[in-house]
This record gives sequence, C-alpha cells and structure tokens, in this order.
Amino acid sequence: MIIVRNLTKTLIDGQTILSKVSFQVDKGEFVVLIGASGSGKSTLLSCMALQQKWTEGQLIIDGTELSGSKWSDKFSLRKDWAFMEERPALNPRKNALKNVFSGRFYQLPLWRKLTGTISTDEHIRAMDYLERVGLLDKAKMLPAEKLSGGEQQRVAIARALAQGAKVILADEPTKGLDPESATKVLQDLRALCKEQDMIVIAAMQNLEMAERNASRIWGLAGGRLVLDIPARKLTQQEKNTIF
Ligand SMILES: Nc1ncnc2c1ncn2[C@@H]1O[C@H](COP(=O)(O)OP(=O)(O)OP(=O)(O)O)[C@@H](O)[C@H]1O
Repeated sequence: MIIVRNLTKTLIDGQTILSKVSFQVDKGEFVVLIGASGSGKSTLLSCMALQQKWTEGQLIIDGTELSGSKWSDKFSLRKDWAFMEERPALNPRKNALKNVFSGRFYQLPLWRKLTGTISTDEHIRAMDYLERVGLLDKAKMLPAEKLSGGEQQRVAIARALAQGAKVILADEPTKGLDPESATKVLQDLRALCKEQDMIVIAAMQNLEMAERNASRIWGLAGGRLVLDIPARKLTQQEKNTIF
C-alpha cells in the first residue's frame, strides 16, 4: 500500500509545484493521473520514484516512511518499483529479449552481472514476459530502436515484470501512439493490476483513454489533487475542475 500525505514541493523562488497532495493506493489499482500540461503530473511521479526531493509531506510504502534523500531508500525502491518514462529508456541496439533481461540486473549475483551469463530459466521467463505483452514474435528480430513506439512501451512493461516490479509509475505511456497501440499498452497495464495485484500509476493527458481503461482517476490542477474517483465518464463539472 502507498500512502502520500500532504506532499508539497516548493521551489527556491517560492513557486509551489505540488500542494498538499494526499492519497492512498492499494494493490490491484490502476490509477490514471489526469491534468493539463504544467499541472505537476511528472513532478508527482518523479517525487514518488525518489528522483526529486519534496519540501514537505510523507511518502509511506507498506508502513515504512521513505525520504527523498536516503540512498538506502532509493535502493530498496529500485528493486520493487519501475519508473517508465515517456520515451522508454531501452538499449536501442539490443533486441527486445536482451532489453527484458536487463530488468533482472539488480537481482543477479555479482559474478553473473560481471560475466553477463543468462540461465535457461531466465531466458524462458523473459520470453514469457514478452508473450504476456504480445511481443513474442519480436523477441529477437530487431534492435529495439526499430520497434514502434507502442512496442517499445510494451517491452518496457515486460522489463518491469522481469525486474519483479510491484509498482509501475508511468509518465505519459501512450504519448505519440496511435489509438490502437495506446489501448494495447493500457490494457496490458490494467491486466497486470488485476491479475498480479500490481499498482500502476500513469500520468496522461488523454481523458477518454483514462475513462475507458483505468480503475481510478485522479485529477491534478495547479499542483493540487482536485479529483479522486473510481474510473467512469467524468461530468462536465468534473472536467472543468481539472482543465
Ligand atoms: N525544477 C524546476 N524548476 C522550475 N520549474 C519547474 C521545475 N520542475 C517543474 N517545474 C514547473 O512545474 C510545473 C509542473 O511541471 P510538470 O512537468 O510536473 O508538469 P506536467 O503536468 O507533467 O506537464 P506536462 O504534461 O506538460 O509534462 C511546470 O510549470 C514546470 O515548468
């Protein structure tokens, strides 16, 4: 369970980017964070991923409060959380399968990291993850840079699974994708929440996609959480509070 209490981020010049953001997320939830450009979506995700410090407030994961500055907190989070950025940071020259293997890096003993040896079990598991996101046929064919944007996002999801992630934070996972590819990415994320009890929090600007695929919708406006509802079609009044 993730609890965020009164998370606030203020810059040195006094500008407030996040203001007293509070929520609780349980296993199995697929939350889509909706907000206009500049509302603070990326900042919130990157604070939660401990990539940025916040000014005030608490981030509590399974009962343990984490700070944005302790190295040990970052290390423990890196094992269980995956942060998917807008353009997935895949190795462009390696194929999908090798990119998925790289998700296992933190779990491997040192000698395996140094020698780069891959066991048969891991090979099979990585293929399973690629099958899970419908990319088995592309596992070894092409370097990742030749895959479409949607396929690259799905490789990043498979890599998060290989990493053993229990939580995925995704910043604009569907940006630049055609509606069909975007829907596939969101369906994959939704299925992971349902079937594997994962938590996914994805920042997006496309409200319709969120309404159709998420289990919960948050609205962020001017750094404040102005809406927190089970996913459904938003009323005009609700839309007005966000945009
Ligand atoms: N380090 C920083 N210094 C100055 N301003 C910042 C900094 N980080 C974020 N901001 C400002 O805070 C606001 C929120 O930015 P953020 O990137 O979180 O918004 P967003 O909702 O993700 O926007 P987009 O949808 O366009 O990516 C923006 O006005 C941005 O310019």
